[in-house]
Amino acid sequence: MISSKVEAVPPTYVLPMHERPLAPVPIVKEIPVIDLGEERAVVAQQLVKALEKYGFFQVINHCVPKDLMNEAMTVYKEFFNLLMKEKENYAKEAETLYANNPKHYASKEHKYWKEVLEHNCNVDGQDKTTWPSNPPTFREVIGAYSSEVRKLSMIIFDLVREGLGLEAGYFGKQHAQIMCVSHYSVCPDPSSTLGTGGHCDPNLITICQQQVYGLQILKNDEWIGLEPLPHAFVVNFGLRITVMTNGKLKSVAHRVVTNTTQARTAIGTYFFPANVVEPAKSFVGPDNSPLFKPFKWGTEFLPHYYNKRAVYHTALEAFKINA
Ligand SMILES: O=C(O)CCC(=O)C(=O)O
Ligand SMILES: [Fe+2]
Repeated sequence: MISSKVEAVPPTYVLPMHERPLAPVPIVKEIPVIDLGEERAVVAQQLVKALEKYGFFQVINHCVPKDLMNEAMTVYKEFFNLLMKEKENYAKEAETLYANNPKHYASKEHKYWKEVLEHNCNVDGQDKTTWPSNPPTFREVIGAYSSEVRKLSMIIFDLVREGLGLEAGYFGKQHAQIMCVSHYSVCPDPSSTLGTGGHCDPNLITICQQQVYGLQILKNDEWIGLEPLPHAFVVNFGLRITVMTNGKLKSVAHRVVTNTTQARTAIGTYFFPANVVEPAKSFVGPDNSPLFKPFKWGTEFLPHYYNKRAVYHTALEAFKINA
Protein backbone atom coordinates (compact mmCIF):
# COMPACT_ATOMS: atom_id res chain seq x y z
CA MET A 1 0.00 0.00 0.00
CA ILE A 2 1.22 3.55 0.64
CA SER A 3 4.87 4.03 1.47
CA SER A 4 5.54 6.76 4.02
CA LYS A 5 8.27 8.20 1.81
CA VAL A 6 6.18 8.73 -1.28
CA GLU A 7 6.81 12.10 -2.96
CA ALA A 8 3.75 12.35 -5.16
CA VAL A 9 0.28 10.89 -4.83
CA PRO A 10 -0.02 7.79 -7.06
CA PRO A 11 -2.90 8.13 -9.57
CA THR A 12 -5.25 5.60 -7.88
CA TYR A 13 -5.34 7.82 -4.78
CA VAL A 14 -6.10 11.05 -6.67
CA LEU A 15 -9.85 11.49 -6.27
CA PRO A 16 -12.20 12.84 -8.94
CA MET A 17 -12.56 16.61 -8.61
CA HIS A 18 -16.03 16.53 -6.99
CA GLU A 19 -14.80 14.27 -4.17
CA ARG A 20 -11.70 16.27 -3.27
CA PRO A 21 -11.63 18.29 -0.03
CA LEU A 22 -10.89 21.52 -1.87
CA ALA A 23 -12.40 24.25 0.31
CA PRO A 24 -10.69 25.07 3.63
CA VAL A 25 -12.68 23.77 6.59
CA PRO A 26 -12.90 25.54 9.97
CA ILE A 27 -11.85 23.57 13.06
CA VAL A 28 -14.56 24.39 15.58
CA LYS A 29 -14.65 24.25 19.37
CA GLU A 30 -18.44 23.98 19.58
CA ILE A 31 -18.76 20.19 19.25
CA PRO A 32 -19.74 19.15 22.80
CA VAL A 33 -17.21 17.75 25.27
CA ILE A 34 -19.12 15.80 27.88
CA ASP A 35 -17.75 15.09 31.34
CA LEU A 36 -19.09 11.67 32.35
CA GLY A 37 -18.27 12.48 35.99
CA GLU A 38 -21.02 15.12 36.16
CA GLU A 39 -24.48 14.43 37.58
CA ARG A 40 -26.13 11.56 35.75
CA ALA A 41 -29.41 13.22 34.74
CA VAL A 42 -27.52 16.26 33.43
CA VAL A 43 -25.11 14.10 31.42
CA ALA A 44 -28.01 12.11 29.92
CA GLN A 45 -29.58 15.34 28.65
CA GLN A 46 -26.24 16.70 27.36
CA LEU A 47 -25.66 13.52 25.37
CA VAL A 48 -29.06 13.64 23.70
CA LYS A 49 -28.68 17.37 22.90
CA ALA A 50 -25.25 16.70 21.38
CA LEU A 51 -26.73 13.94 19.25
CA GLU A 52 -29.58 16.17 18.10
CA LYS A 53 -27.33 19.09 17.20
CA TYR A 54 -24.09 17.50 15.92
CA GLY A 55 -24.39 13.71 16.00
CA PHE A 56 -20.90 13.74 17.54
CA PHE A 57 -19.40 14.46 20.95
CA GLN A 58 -16.24 13.81 22.92
CA VAL A 59 -16.32 12.19 26.36
CA ILE A 60 -13.84 12.93 29.13
CA ASN A 61 -13.61 11.58 32.66
CA HIS A 62 -14.63 8.17 31.34
CA CYS A 63 -13.76 4.74 32.74
CA VAL A 64 -10.93 3.76 30.37
CA PRO A 65 -7.47 4.18 32.00
CA LYS A 66 -5.23 6.67 30.17
CA ASP A 67 -2.24 4.33 30.30
CA LEU A 68 -4.26 1.64 28.56
CA MET A 69 -5.33 4.14 25.87
CA ASN A 70 -1.66 5.01 25.29
CA GLU A 71 -0.64 1.36 25.17
CA ALA A 72 -3.36 0.52 22.66
CA MET A 73 -2.30 3.45 20.46
CA THR A 74 1.34 2.31 20.64
CA VAL A 75 0.46 -1.30 19.78
CA TYR A 76 -1.64 -0.37 16.75
CA LYS A 77 0.98 2.10 15.49
CA GLU A 78 3.61 -0.62 15.82
CA PHE A 79 1.37 -2.96 13.87
CA PHE A 80 1.04 -0.47 11.02
CA ASN A 81 4.81 0.06 11.06
CA LEU A 82 5.44 -3.64 10.36
CA LEU A 83 6.63 -4.56 6.90
CA MET A 84 3.87 -4.65 4.30
CA LYS A 85 4.59 -8.32 3.66
CA GLU A 86 3.87 -9.24 7.26
CA LYS A 87 0.69 -7.13 7.42
CA GLU A 88 -0.59 -8.67 4.23
CA ASN A 89 -0.25 -12.14 5.72
CA TYR A 90 -3.02 -11.19 8.10
CA ALA A 91 -5.28 -10.33 5.18
CA LYS A 92 -5.02 -13.91 3.99
CA GLU A 93 -5.82 -15.53 7.31
CA ALA A 94 -9.21 -14.00 7.93
CA GLU A 95 -11.44 -11.55 6.19
CA THR A 96 -11.62 -9.30 9.20
CA LEU A 97 -7.92 -8.68 9.71
CA TYR A 98 -5.53 -6.38 7.86
CA ALA A 99 -7.52 -5.20 4.94
CA ASN A 100 -6.74 -3.98 1.50
CA ASN A 101 -10.43 -4.56 0.98
CA PRO A 102 -12.56 -2.93 -1.72
CA LYS A 103 -15.13 -2.02 0.92
CA HIS A 104 -12.63 0.59 2.10
CA TYR A 105 -12.06 2.02 -1.39
CA ALA A 106 -13.62 5.18 -2.77
CA SER A 107 -14.69 3.30 -5.90
CA LYS A 108 -13.38 0.54 -8.15
CA GLU A 109 -10.87 2.99 -9.59
CA HIS A 110 -9.97 5.10 -6.56
CA LYS A 111 -8.60 4.40 -3.12
CA TYR A 112 -8.58 6.39 0.07
CA TRP A 113 -5.26 7.29 1.67
CA LYS A 114 -5.47 4.74 4.47
CA GLU A 115 -4.72 1.28 5.74
CA VAL A 116 -7.25 -0.54 7.91
CA LEU A 117 -6.98 -3.27 10.49
CA GLU A 118 -10.32 -4.76 11.43
CA HIS A 119 -10.85 -7.49 13.97
CA ASN A 120 -13.62 -8.94 16.13
CA CYS A 121 -13.63 -8.73 19.92
CA ASN A 122 -15.35 -10.32 22.83
CA VAL A 123 -16.77 -13.26 20.92
CA ASP A 124 -16.86 -16.18 23.40
CA GLY A 125 -13.21 -15.57 24.26
CA GLN A 126 -12.24 -17.31 21.00
CA ASP A 127 -11.33 -14.37 18.86
CA LYS A 128 -7.88 -13.59 20.21
CA THR A 129 -6.34 -16.57 18.47
CA THR A 130 -6.98 -14.85 15.11
CA TRP A 131 -5.52 -11.51 16.18
CA PRO A 132 -2.04 -10.42 15.13
CA SER A 133 0.68 -11.85 17.35
CA ASN A 134 3.05 -9.06 16.41
CA PRO A 135 3.76 -6.73 18.18
CA PRO A 136 4.06 -9.36 20.94
CA THR A 137 1.89 -7.40 23.39
CA PHE A 138 -0.95 -7.03 20.86
CA ARG A 139 -3.34 -9.63 22.27
CA GLU A 140 -2.87 -8.71 25.90
CA VAL A 141 -3.15 -4.94 25.42
CA ILE A 142 -5.98 -4.95 22.91
CA GLY A 143 -7.82 -7.62 24.92
CA ALA A 144 -7.84 -5.29 27.93
CA TYR A 145 -8.54 -2.16 25.87
CA SER A 146 -11.47 -3.66 23.95
CA SER A 147 -13.07 -4.83 27.21
CA GLU A 148 -12.76 -1.38 28.76
CA VAL A 149 -14.26 0.29 25.70
CA ARG A 150 -17.12 -2.22 25.83
CA LYS A 151 -17.79 -1.09 29.42
CA LEU A 152 -17.77 2.52 28.24
CA SER A 153 -20.27 1.67 25.51
CA MET A 154 -22.63 0.24 28.14
CA ILE A 155 -22.36 3.43 30.20
CA ILE A 156 -23.08 5.61 27.16
CA PHE A 157 -25.98 3.40 26.02
CA ASP A 158 -27.58 3.60 29.41
CA LEU A 159 -27.23 7.39 29.59
CA VAL A 160 -28.58 7.91 26.07
CA ARG A 161 -31.42 5.49 26.81
CA GLU A 162 -32.31 7.51 29.89
CA GLY A 163 -32.02 10.80 28.01
CA LEU A 164 -34.37 9.49 25.31
CA GLY A 165 -36.87 8.20 27.89
CA LEU A 166 -36.54 4.53 26.88
CA GLU A 167 -37.01 1.61 29.26
CA ALA A 168 -34.05 0.17 31.21
CA GLY A 169 -31.99 -2.27 29.16
CA TYR A 170 -33.41 -1.02 25.85
CA PHE A 171 -30.14 -1.29 23.93
CA GLY A 172 -29.36 -4.77 25.25
CA LYS A 173 -25.92 -6.27 25.80
CA GLN A 174 -25.38 -8.56 22.86
CA HIS A 175 -23.74 -6.17 20.44
CA ALA A 176 -21.09 -7.50 18.12
CA GLN A 177 -17.85 -5.56 18.65
CA ILE A 178 -15.32 -4.83 15.94
CA MET A 179 -12.11 -2.85 16.17
CA CYS A 180 -11.85 -0.80 13.01
CA VAL A 181 -8.46 0.86 13.14
CA SER A 182 -7.46 3.28 10.41
CA HIS A 183 -3.93 4.43 9.76
CA TYR A 184 -3.21 7.44 7.54
CA SER A 185 0.40 8.06 6.65
CA VAL A 186 1.59 11.58 5.77
CA CYS A 187 0.40 12.60 2.34
CA PRO A 188 2.21 14.86 -0.12
CA ASP A 189 -1.04 16.40 -1.41
CA PRO A 190 -4.01 16.50 0.99
CA SER A 191 -6.06 18.56 -1.48
CA SER A 192 -6.40 15.70 -3.97
CA THR A 193 -6.96 12.82 -1.52
CA LEU A 194 -9.16 11.79 1.39
CA GLY A 195 -8.22 9.46 4.24
CA THR A 196 -11.83 8.33 4.47
CA GLY A 197 -14.63 9.56 2.23
CA GLY A 198 -17.92 10.94 3.56
CA HIS A 199 -20.10 8.25 5.14
CA CYS A 200 -22.44 7.47 8.02
CA ASP A 201 -21.31 4.55 10.16
CA PRO A 202 -23.01 1.20 9.53
CA ASN A 203 -23.42 0.37 13.22
CA LEU A 204 -25.10 1.50 16.42
CA ILE A 205 -22.21 3.41 17.99
CA THR A 206 -18.55 4.21 17.27
CA ILE A 207 -16.16 5.05 20.11
CA CYS A 208 -12.91 6.33 18.65
CA GLN A 209 -9.54 7.19 20.11
CA GLN A 210 -7.55 9.67 18.00
CA GLN A 211 -4.75 12.11 18.71
CA VAL A 212 -4.23 14.00 15.46
CA TYR A 213 -6.71 16.25 13.67
CA GLY A 214 -8.29 14.90 10.49
CA LEU A 215 -11.95 14.16 11.25
CA GLN A 216 -14.57 16.45 9.71
CA ILE A 217 -18.32 16.22 10.23
CA LEU A 218 -21.19 17.46 8.12
CA LYS A 219 -23.26 20.21 9.74
CA ASN A 220 -25.87 22.13 7.73
CA ASP A 221 -24.30 20.81 4.53
CA GLU A 222 -20.86 22.22 5.44
CA TRP A 223 -17.85 20.26 6.71
CA ILE A 224 -16.50 21.30 10.11
CA GLY A 225 -13.33 20.00 11.75
CA LEU A 226 -13.20 18.28 15.14
CA GLU A 227 -10.08 18.83 17.23
CA PRO A 228 -9.53 15.72 19.38
CA LEU A 229 -8.74 16.35 23.06
CA PRO A 230 -5.99 14.27 24.70
CA HIS A 231 -7.40 11.06 26.21
CA ALA A 232 -10.96 11.85 25.23
CA PHE A 233 -13.03 9.50 23.06
CA VAL A 234 -14.86 10.80 20.01
CA VAL A 235 -18.31 9.21 19.91
CA ASN A 236 -20.95 9.07 17.19
CA PHE A 237 -24.00 6.96 16.50
CA GLY A 238 -24.40 5.03 13.27
CA LEU A 239 -27.46 4.55 11.07
CA ARG A 240 -29.12 2.27 13.62
CA ILE A 241 -29.98 5.33 15.75
CA THR A 242 -32.01 6.75 12.85
CA VAL A 243 -34.11 3.57 12.71
CA MET A 244 -34.45 3.25 16.46
CA THR A 245 -35.64 6.83 16.97
CA ASN A 246 -37.90 6.64 13.89
CA GLY A 247 -35.90 9.37 12.18
CA LYS A 248 -35.73 11.78 15.16
CA LEU A 249 -31.94 11.44 15.55
CA LYS A 250 -29.88 11.32 12.39
CA SER A 251 -26.61 9.52 12.04
CA VAL A 252 -24.20 12.23 10.90
CA ALA A 253 -21.87 11.96 7.91
CA HIS A 254 -18.14 12.42 8.44
CA ARG A 255 -14.89 12.10 6.54
CA VAL A 256 -11.15 12.23 7.20
CA VAL A 257 -8.60 14.51 5.53
CA THR A 258 -4.90 13.76 5.23
CA ASN A 259 -1.99 16.00 6.16
CA THR A 260 1.62 16.53 5.11
CA THR A 261 3.31 16.40 8.50
CA GLN A 262 1.91 13.80 10.90
CA ALA A 263 0.75 10.21 10.44
CA ARG A 264 -2.62 9.61 12.08
CA THR A 265 -4.02 6.47 13.69
CA ALA A 266 -7.69 6.34 14.70
CA ILE A 267 -8.78 3.41 16.89
CA GLY A 268 -12.46 3.00 16.15
CA THR A 269 -14.50 0.53 18.16
CA TYR A 270 -17.75 -0.32 16.40
CA PHE A 271 -20.74 -1.90 18.15
CA PHE A 272 -23.29 -3.56 15.88
CA PRO A 273 -26.85 -4.54 16.76
CA ALA A 274 -27.06 -8.31 17.13
CA ASN A 275 -30.72 -8.73 16.24
CA VAL A 276 -33.60 -7.35 14.23
CA VAL A 277 -33.93 -3.56 14.43
CA GLU A 278 -37.08 -1.43 14.27
CA PRO A 279 -38.30 1.91 15.64
CA ALA A 280 -38.67 1.92 19.45
CA LYS A 281 -42.31 1.84 20.60
CA SER A 282 -42.03 5.22 22.32
CA PHE A 283 -41.05 6.88 19.01
CA VAL A 284 -44.17 5.72 17.19
CA GLY A 285 -47.79 6.58 17.87
CA PRO A 286 -50.93 8.01 16.27
CA ASP A 287 -49.04 11.09 15.01
CA ASN A 288 -45.83 9.25 14.28
CA SER A 289 -46.32 6.20 12.14
CA PRO A 290 -43.29 3.93 11.88
CA LEU A 291 -40.96 4.95 9.04
CA PHE A 292 -39.05 1.66 8.96
CA LYS A 293 -40.09 -1.97 8.88
CA PRO A 294 -38.25 -4.45 11.14
CA PHE A 295 -35.12 -5.82 9.47
CA LYS A 296 -32.01 -7.82 10.25
CA TRP A 297 -28.95 -5.64 10.53
CA GLY A 298 -26.23 -8.11 9.63
CA THR A 299 -27.69 -10.11 6.77
CA GLU A 300 -30.20 -7.60 5.33
CA PHE A 301 -28.78 -4.13 5.97
CA LEU A 302 -25.01 -4.44 5.70
CA PRO A 303 -24.92 -5.67 2.07
CA HIS A 304 -26.98 -2.59 1.07
CA TYR A 305 -24.72 -0.36 3.07
CA TYR A 306 -21.54 -1.40 1.35
CA ASN A 307 -23.11 -0.61 -2.03
CA LYS A 308 -24.52 2.76 -1.05
CA ARG A 309 -22.38 4.10 1.75
CA ALA A 310 -21.12 7.19 -0.05
CA VAL A 311 -24.66 8.53 -0.21
CA TYR A 312 -25.11 8.77 3.52
CA HIS A 313 -28.65 7.67 4.50
CA THR A 314 -29.51 5.95 1.22
CA ALA A 315 -28.75 2.49 2.58
CA LEU A 316 -31.82 2.84 4.83
CA GLU A 317 -34.21 3.61 1.95
CA ALA A 318 -34.84 -0.06 1.17
CA PHE A 319 -36.17 -0.61 4.70
CA LYS A 320 -38.60 2.30 4.75
CA ILE A 321 -42.28 1.52 4.93
CA ASN A 322 -43.93 2.21 1.55
CA ALA A 323 -40.49 2.55 -0.02
O1 LIG B 1 -10.28 8.13 11.14
C1 LIG B 1 -11.26 8.50 11.77
O2 LIG B 1 -11.22 9.40 12.62
C2 LIG B 1 -12.62 7.91 11.52
C3 LIG B 1 -12.70 6.83 10.48
C4 LIG B 1 -14.15 6.47 10.29
O3 LIG B 1 -14.98 7.32 10.11
C5 LIG B 1 -14.62 5.09 10.39
O4 LIG B 1 -13.79 4.17 10.49
O5 LIG B 1 -15.84 4.89 10.39
FE1 LIG C 1 -16.98 6.51 10.35
